[in-house]
Amino acid sequence: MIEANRISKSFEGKLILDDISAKFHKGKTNLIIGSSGTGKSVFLKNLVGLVQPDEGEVLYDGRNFTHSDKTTKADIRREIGMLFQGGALFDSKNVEQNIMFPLDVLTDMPLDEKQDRVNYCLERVGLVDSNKKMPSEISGGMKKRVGIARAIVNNSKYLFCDEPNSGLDPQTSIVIDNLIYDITEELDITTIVVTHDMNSVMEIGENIVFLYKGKKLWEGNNENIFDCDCKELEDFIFANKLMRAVKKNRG
Ligand SMILES: Nc1ncnc2c1ncn2[C@@H]1O[C@H](COP(=O)(O)OP(=O)(O)OP(=O)(O)O)[C@@H](O)[C@H]1O
Repeated sequence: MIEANRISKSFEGKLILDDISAKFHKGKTNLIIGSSGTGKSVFLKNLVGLVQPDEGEVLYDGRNFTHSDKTTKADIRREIGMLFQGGALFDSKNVEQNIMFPLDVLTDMPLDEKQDRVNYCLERVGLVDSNKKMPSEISGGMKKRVGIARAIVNNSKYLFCDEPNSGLDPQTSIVIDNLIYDITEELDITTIVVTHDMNSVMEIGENIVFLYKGKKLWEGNNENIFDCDCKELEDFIFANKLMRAVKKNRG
């Protein structure tokens, strides 16, 4: 489990995160949702230590990440896998080299073991026999799969996904969402997904934290979100015509 306790962060005197506490559960796909510019990415960066909070702390399975020594921080960092928005693959490396990269820099695993691990991950994300392909030769959905494989290759306990559906068509988005969901359950890891995609919310929102202008206004799941009793969240949910039609049908 990852716990954020009373996180606040300002940039240039402007309060971006205002006293946010939240729990993200093991074996679950936890979502951080909200409109553009509301602080989702800054919150994610605070969780993974790319940004230091002004106040508050982040705990990884009870270990204080924010106020720990270098060794503990490095230990926790090794357990974190990240799927970046654009995939962030190295263009000059092939699929296999991209996935192996964390093992090259974080472990002293022998090559044959690394190879086995890469092949296992490739199989898990449905990309068998794509080892030698270059990023320029694969589709956007495949790039996300490679990104997921790279994020889990080092036996990560924590998986962070920043807008995993950006640039994907709705059908591929659902496939990627479900892949993240299945891997989370199967590997029993703590996954946090930042998104403003309502399809993802409905598809994989087991635990949802809603941010609005730097504050946490609601938390729940995809079953009780329609009964949220939060005006700002309702405006977010029903921003598009399709969701308004769903609301109408529900009476
Ligand atoms: N390093 C920084 N320095 C100054 N301001 C920043 C910095 N990083 C983010 N901000 C500001 O913090 C606010 C929240 O940004 P953030 O990227 O977290 O929003 P978001 O909810 O992730 O939006 P989106 O969905 O568009 O990615 C914005 O006003 C942004 O300009």
